[in-house]
Amino acid sequence: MRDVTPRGSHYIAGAYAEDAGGAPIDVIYPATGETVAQVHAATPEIVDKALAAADAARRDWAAMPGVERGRILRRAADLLRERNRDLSEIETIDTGKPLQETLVADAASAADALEWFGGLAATIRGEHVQLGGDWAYTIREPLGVCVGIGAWNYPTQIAAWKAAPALACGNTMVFKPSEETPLCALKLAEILTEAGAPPGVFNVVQGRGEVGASLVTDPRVAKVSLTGSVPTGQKVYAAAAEGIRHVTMELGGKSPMLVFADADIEAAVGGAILGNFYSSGQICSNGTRVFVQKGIKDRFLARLTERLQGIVMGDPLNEATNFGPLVSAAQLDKVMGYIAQGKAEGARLVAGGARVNRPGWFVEPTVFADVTDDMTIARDEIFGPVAAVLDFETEDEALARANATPYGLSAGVFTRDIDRAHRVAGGFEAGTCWINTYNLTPVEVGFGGSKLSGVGRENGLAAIEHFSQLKTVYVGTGPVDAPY
Ligand SMILES: NC(=O)c1ccc[n+]([C@@H]2O[C@H](COP(=O)([O-])OP(=O)(O)OC[C@H]3O[C@@H](n4cnc5c(N)ncnc54)[C@H](O)[C@@H]3O)[C@@H](O)[C@H]2O)c1
Repeated sequence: MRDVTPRGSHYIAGAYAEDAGGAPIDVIYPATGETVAQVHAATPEIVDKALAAADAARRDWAAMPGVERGRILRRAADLLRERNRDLSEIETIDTGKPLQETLVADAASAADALEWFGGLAATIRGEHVQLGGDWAYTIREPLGVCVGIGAWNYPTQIAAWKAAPALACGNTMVFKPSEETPLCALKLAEILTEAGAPPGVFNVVQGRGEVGASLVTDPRVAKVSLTGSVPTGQKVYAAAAEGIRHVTMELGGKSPMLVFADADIEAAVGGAILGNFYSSGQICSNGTRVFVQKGIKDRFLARLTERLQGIVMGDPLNEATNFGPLVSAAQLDKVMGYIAQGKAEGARLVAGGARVNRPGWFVEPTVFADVTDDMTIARDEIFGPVAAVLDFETEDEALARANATPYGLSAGVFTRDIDRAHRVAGGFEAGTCWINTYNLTPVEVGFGGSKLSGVGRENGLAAIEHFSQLKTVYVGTGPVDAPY
């Protein structure tokens, strides 16, 4: 395997940085369990240097015309595309996701974000409001130093989905990747420097939760954008509240997918595959509660299990592989625990259900049928390749049950009835909904959750609002009419 050891654990002020005093973090290739590199967690000195660099850079970066900031971001997008294969291989080694996926979904998605927000940077503006003879105008200003904290499932994409709108608005950023996947954000930082981003505009520090926590409460920080689980989100949101910091919370989910009897079954099965087994099920928006209307259940299950035969499990670096391992031994144990619980609580196993007998953290794509709403596998986010298929009879019943969850990240509906499609989408309590497709998240439209799944939005014009604030300037033109 190629050497993926980075030139330093951290990236600060336009260069790699190291402090060997930080706790070691092994980078493990999930397909074999072997350690392929090591980085060090940031010490308090490293955290301070990164925040100081971001703080020192923020005024000049904010003062740079949007068109120039945008040009740098678009240049970074081009570099990401030019180096897609190299970056995809690193992403595969970091996460275990098949190269077949990373070649199209990671650096490519990051490039889309940098290109789109780069194009938008010159258009960020306020408004003029005439008030009789007086007037007011508004200025959309950056927030300052933003902290990004990432999960391990899409390390390049998560870093770029935060950096692109943040930098387009004139903020600077300190990003902490997940301790499971430290490599990819460093490459993004390198590329931003090469594209012309001044030192300190985008910095990366490594570490576990405590490093993240120390960033969130630093007085220099104006905003925190986290992608992670609900329990972590609750802690980070509470810690950010102390300083009234802005937040974006991209958290977990247990999203429903409703398949009506009039649906195109082939499309619905495709949606269920994308929404349960792509990235071995490690996707926040997955539709892991698949509600199938009475009458088509057997056909649906038969076709789903048949199409799962098309899975090619193997070395993720082999482009023929389309199903990889879970990210870590801990995630494997968690997923196997849920599979055992599904069996114990009486769900009917119709596919998979076992750890694969090979090195690394592979779990078979697993489908449970006859799942009921109260079962643990229908309530908890599993974050692995486990689909729970539930039966339903009527639209009202399905919608009520789909919404009966504290989460609200995503939802999908498959039907050929156009009225029902929009009625159901309107009734979903979720931030992102799909009609007759699943898990598509283009940069042009906002993405994020409601209820426990989060606040704020990434992507789309919405992200600009979450990385900027409005200043209102009132201009008086007449005498000042005071009462005394
Ligand atoms: N909504 C989305 O866009 C989205 C996308 C991907 C993943 N996720 C969610 O992420 C979760 C899986 O990722 P994970 O296991 O890495 O999540 P996690 O919550 O364990 O960790 C997320 C990040 O937070 C950091 N962290 C942990 N404790 C912290 C603290 N007290 N203060 C600051 N930072 C802290 C971690 O080091 C890591 O970088 C799932 O729940 C998944 O649904 C959500």
